[in-house]
Amino acid sequence: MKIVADENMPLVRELFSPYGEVTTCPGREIDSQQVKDADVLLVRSITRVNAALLEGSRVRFVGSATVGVDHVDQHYLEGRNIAFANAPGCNANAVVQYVLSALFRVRPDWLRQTVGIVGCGNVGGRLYRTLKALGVDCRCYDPFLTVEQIPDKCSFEEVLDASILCLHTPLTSSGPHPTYHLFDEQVLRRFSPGGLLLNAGRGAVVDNAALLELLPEYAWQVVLDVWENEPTVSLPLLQAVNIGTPHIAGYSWDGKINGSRMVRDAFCDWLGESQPCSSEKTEIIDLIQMSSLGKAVLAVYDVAGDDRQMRAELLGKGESIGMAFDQLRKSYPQRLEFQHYRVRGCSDRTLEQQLAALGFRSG
Ligand SMILES: NC(=O)c1ccc[n+]([C@@H]2O[C@H](COP(=O)([O-])OP(=O)(O)OC[C@H]3O[C@@H](n4cnc5c(N)ncnc54)[C@H](O)[C@@H]3O)[C@@H](O)[C@H]2O)c1
Ligand SMILES: O=C(O)[C@H](O)[C@H](O)COP(=O)(O)O
Repeated sequence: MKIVADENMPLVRELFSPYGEVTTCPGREIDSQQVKDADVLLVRSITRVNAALLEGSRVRFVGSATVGVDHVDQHYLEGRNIAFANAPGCNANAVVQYVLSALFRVRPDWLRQTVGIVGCGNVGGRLYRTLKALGVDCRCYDPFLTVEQIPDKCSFEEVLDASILCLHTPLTSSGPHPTYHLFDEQVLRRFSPGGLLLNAGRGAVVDNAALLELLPEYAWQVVLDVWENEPTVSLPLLQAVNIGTPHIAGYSWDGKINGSRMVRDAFCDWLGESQPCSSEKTEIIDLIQMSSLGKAVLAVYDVAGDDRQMRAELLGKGESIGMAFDQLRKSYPQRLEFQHYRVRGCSDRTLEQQLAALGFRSG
């Protein structure tokens, strides 16, 4: 069996070589020539999977080690009887931890403010439950969920009243509630001046040109992990935001590995074989002298480092912005999630409980 895979899918050789011959290449270079005699195609979000790529190939299974599926024409795959699997929820912890780091970095007193969450699935729902455990006032907009699923469900108008807005929707352009430019000029104008807007869903959920134009007037704080027209992001917008990162919110090591494993497991199901179990030991790192929640979060993951690196690599790059953006993602360092950290010697009971709510170990 011939398996063609994006080289940025960690452990792909280890996980898939028991089933066939694995060839890897950069995701943006996967073309119809490379896949024409492949049986299996494994991608991440930067490879467009559609008729142009697959027509005439013998591909029977497509796996995407991602949550988002806006790069995949699932309708085409169904029509050609090509099996498809993605990795729902694989990186939800990573994105929640990114959001916490960004909030502590940009607005240290955020725990006392109202956080609006738009899109309450794996990421938004986990963020909601984490914030509730910390006692934060939340309101949630997700037209596809019930109040039983999300007790703080509210209308779109109400979510726009929050002082902090976190966007975690997929990118959709059809259906009853499409998200493409959901935050267009009119909607952005309804968001409180001075509010904090964070987008870690998909870039085009926010009209980036309108955001850039309105920013001086509304003095929002802005955190963007995702951008319109990635990898060619707007440099004026990067300069205007408080935190800008190259679509790495979900790039914890755990999140990326989960993505690869979930696709391997779905592939085994499709083959009718049992899923191999993994017996990996969790690496534990000790943290000491953590006097506050913000200190512990930023000690483990400080989003400001990713922001600095993005500015250093992209600003002044001219035509090679896209290459620099892709390179930052490709060479992203290993980032371990909070569950790998044990906080020692914490004498404050409330802080200890809050740390536990975020997934830190105690001991
Ligand atoms: N920045 C990153 O690294 C990163 C990582 C993971 C996911 N993502 C993106 O974030 C999105 C959400 O991830 P997830 O794991 O929570 O996905 P999910 O499918 O579990 O949840 C998405 C939620 O959005 C809701 N939704 C859909 N349309 C909506 C609308 N118009 N308004 C409000 N809510 C709406 C859905 O009902 C669902 O509950 C993904 O689709 C992906 O595009 C980005
Ligand atoms: O959809 C997802 O899972 C995330 O956006 C993910 O982090 C995308 O990463 P990529 O596939 O672009 O490497």
